[in-house]
Amino acid sequence: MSRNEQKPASIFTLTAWMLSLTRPVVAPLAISSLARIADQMLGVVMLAYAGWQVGLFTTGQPGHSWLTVLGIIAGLALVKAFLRYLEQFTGHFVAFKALELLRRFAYEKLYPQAPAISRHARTGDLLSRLTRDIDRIEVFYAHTFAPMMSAIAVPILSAVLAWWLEAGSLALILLGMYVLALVLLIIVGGMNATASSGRILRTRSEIVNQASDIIHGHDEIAGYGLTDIMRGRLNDLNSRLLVDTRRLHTLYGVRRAITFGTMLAMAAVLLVVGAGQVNAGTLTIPALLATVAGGMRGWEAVRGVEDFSTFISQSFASAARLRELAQGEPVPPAGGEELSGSGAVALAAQDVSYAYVDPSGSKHEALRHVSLEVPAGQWHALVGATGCGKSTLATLFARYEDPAEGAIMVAEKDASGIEVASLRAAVVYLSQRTHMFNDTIANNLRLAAPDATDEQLWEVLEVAQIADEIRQMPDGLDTKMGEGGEAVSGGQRQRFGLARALLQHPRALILDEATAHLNDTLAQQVRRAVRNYLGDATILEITHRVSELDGVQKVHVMERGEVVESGIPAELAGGSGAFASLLNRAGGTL
Ligand SMILES: Nc1ncnc2c1ncn2[C@@H]1O[C@H](COP(=O)(O)OP(=O)(O)OP(=O)(O)O)[C@@H](O)[C@H]1O
Repeated sequence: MSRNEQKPASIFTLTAWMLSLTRPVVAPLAISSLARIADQMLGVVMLAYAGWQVGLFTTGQPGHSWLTVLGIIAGLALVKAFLRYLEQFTGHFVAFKALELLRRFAYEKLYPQAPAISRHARTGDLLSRLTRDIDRIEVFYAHTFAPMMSAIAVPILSAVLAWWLEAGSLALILLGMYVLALVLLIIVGGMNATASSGRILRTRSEIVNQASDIIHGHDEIAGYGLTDIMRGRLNDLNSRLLVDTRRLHTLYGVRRAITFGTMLAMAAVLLVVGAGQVNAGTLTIPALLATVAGGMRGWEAVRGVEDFSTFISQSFASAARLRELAQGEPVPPAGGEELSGSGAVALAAQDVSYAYVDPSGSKHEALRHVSLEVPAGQWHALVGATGCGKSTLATLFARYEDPAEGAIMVAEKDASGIEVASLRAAVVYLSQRTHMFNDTIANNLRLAAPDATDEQLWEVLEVAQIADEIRQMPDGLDTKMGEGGEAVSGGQRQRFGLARALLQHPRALILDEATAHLNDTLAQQVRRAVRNYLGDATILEITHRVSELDGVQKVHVMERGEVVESGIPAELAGGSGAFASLLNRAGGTL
C-alpha cells in the first residue's frame, strides 16, 4: 500500500513481530514443542530398543523375553500417545488462540484507518488479508514453531543416544547426515518458495477482487454480454496461479525426495561403516541395529522441517501483508479537541487540494485549491459535472481524511484539530451509496441513535416521506431489508438513509444526491421537510438537479476539481457563467 510504503521486513523481524502479537500463547507453544520433542524421542528410543533386541536375538545373546519386549514397547507407546495428545491439544489451543489474537489485532488496527483505507485498497485484497492471510499466519504457530524446535533437538538427542550405545563414530555420521538433510531442505525451501508464495497470495487476492466485482456487477455483466470477457479474465488469473502453484509443488516434491534420499543414504552409510566396525570388533551388532533403527525413526523430525518449510514461506508472505496493513497510521490521526456545543456549525474549505492514491501508488488529483464557505445555518448547494470532486470534498468535511494541502474548517476551527467522533456526530455526511445492513428497518435506523423510540423513528420516516410505504408493509418497522438493502427499492433505500441521518440531529448535514432516485415532486417534498425538521442546521446539498434549488441560499459550481463560481442561484442563472451553462445544458430555469 502506497500510503504505508516501507522496506520488506526480514524473516527475523516478522518472527519477532508474530511472537510479540501473541505473547499469551508462548507458554503453551513451549509445552507443545517439548511434548513433540519427547514424543519423537520416545519413537527413536522404541525403535532403537527393538533394534537392540533384534541384534541380541540374531547374535544369540541373552536379551529380554518377548513378553517383556512387548510390555516395554506397549508402555512406551502409551506414554508416546499421551505426549502426542498433549502436543496436539496445546498445539491446537495455540493455533486457535493465535487466530483470535491476530484477528483482534488486525481489526483494531484497521478501524482507525476506516473509511479512508477502502479508498486506497481494493475490497477483495483487504478481505483476503483479513481472512486467508491470518489463517496462514496461524500455521506458523500450529505447524512451524514446534517442528523447528524438534528438528534441532531430536537429531542431537538421537546422536547422544547412539553415543551412549557406544556407537560414537556412527553418532557423528548420523548428526552429519541430519545436518546435510536440513541444509539441503532449507536451501531448496528458501527464497524461491517465498517469492512464489508471495505471487500466489497476490494472484489469489486478485481472484477474490475479480469474483467480488462479478458478484456485484451481475446486472452489467448479463446486460452487456460480458460473461466471456469476465470468464477470460478469471481464466488468465487461474493460469497465472497454476504456473506458480506448479512451481511451488515441484519444490515440495524435490524436498520430499531430499528427505527420503538422505534417510536412505544415512541408513546405507551407517550399515557400511558399522559393518566394517563390527568386523573390526569395535562395534556390536545390537548397537549397529539400534543406531540404524533409531536414526531412521528420528527422520520424522526432518519430515517436520520439510512440512514447515512448505508452510513457512506462505506464513511469512502472509505476515508481511498483514503487517503492512496493520502498520498504517490511523486516518485521520487520533486525538484532537472535542467539538462541543449545540446549534448549527459553519463549514468551509480553504485552498484545499486532495489526491487519491491507488494501490499501485499512482496519484489522481481530485481537488485543486478549493475554497468555499457555508455559514452556520445556511443551505448551500454544490453542483458540477460528474467526477468534478463534489463527493470528495464532502467526505473531507466528515474527516474521512485530511487534505494534503489547505484546511477544512468546521465551526470556524481547523477540522484536523477536532476529535473525529465528535466531529462526525455533528457533521453528518449522507453518502450517495447509502448502505443498509441485512437487518430490520428499525435496527438499520437505530444505528444512528440506538436509543431512539419507535415514535422518533416514525417521525424521521415521515420527514423522509417514506412512512406511508412502511405502514403498508406487513412487518412494518420489522421488515427485513435483505443483504445490502436489496429487499427495498433504490429510492426507498435512499430515503431510509436520509431518515437515519436525521435521527442523529446533525448540526450540519451534507446530502450527496440524496434525492437522485426520486421523482421531482417527491424530491421537492423531501427537501422542504428536511429543512423544516432540521431547524437552523447547516445544509450542504450536492445535486445534479440544478433547476430545483428552492430554498438554497448559495450555489457553488465545481469543474475538474476546482470551485469556479459561487453565488445566489437566481443571480448566477441570469449570467453567463458556469452555473448558467449547467442550467442551459439541463434545459431548465430557476
Ligand atoms: N476511491 C477513489 N479512488 C480513486 N479515484 C477516485 C476515487 N473516488 C473518486 N475518485 C475520482 O476523483 C474524482 C472526483 O470524484 P467524486 O466522486 O468526488 O466526483 P463527484 O463530483 O462527486 O461525481 P458524481 O457527481 O458522479 O458523484 C473523479 O475523477 C473520480 O474518478
